[in-house]
Amino acid sequence: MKKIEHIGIAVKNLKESNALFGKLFGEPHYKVETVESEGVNTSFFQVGDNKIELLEASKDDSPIAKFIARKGEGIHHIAFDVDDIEAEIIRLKEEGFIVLNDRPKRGADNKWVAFLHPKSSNGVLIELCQEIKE
Ligand SMILES: C[C@@H](C(=O)O)C(=O)SCCNC(=O)CCNC(=O)[C@H](O)C(C)(C)COP(=O)(O)OP(=O)(O)OC[C@H]1O[C@@H](n2cnc3c(N)ncnc32)[C@H](O)[C@@H]1OP(=O)(O)O
Ligand SMILES: [Co+2]
Repeated sequence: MKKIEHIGIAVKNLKESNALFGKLFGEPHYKVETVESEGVNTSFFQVGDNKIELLEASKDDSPIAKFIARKGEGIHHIAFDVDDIEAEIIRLKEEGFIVLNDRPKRGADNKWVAFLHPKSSNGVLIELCQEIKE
């Protein structure tokens, strides 16, 4: 794994949180993107070398709606940049991690993504990201 690609934060209201985090970072979000397959509306902030993703549920059975109902708003996942997501999925499965999607799926901000179940990584939801090159 190369570096943290982004940290995902679950929020109830994207518009309000965009304003709040814009004040925090002193710079507004650079994009908003809906990923319907994941049931999320997202926004992204660039903070120096780092990226923060805010996530709002776009439908009732969204993972974000479930998470907020259980735990409230807060850090939802940590995403890591990888060069070869398919090889990483195989490697991590061999290491005993529970990979939630065997085949990479399309995420936000031009990435292939895959998730590891938090119960196999000490309660932390891990996302793998590889840039889509077309
Ligand atoms: C678009 C994008 C991008 O960056 O490109 C994104 O990030 S999309 C981000 C949104 N998409 C995703 O998160 C996709 C991957 N996530 C999922 O498939 C799901 O959310 C699961 C992680 C499998 C959890 O689903 P669900 O809550 O239905 O499962 P479950 O009822 O079996 O819950 C199992 C346990 O996991 C815990 N749990 C759930 N979500 C968690 C999270 N984010 N971090 C830590 N723990 C979490 C629950 O509290 C529960 O703990 P206890 O058993 O101890 O009570
Ligand atoms: Co993410």
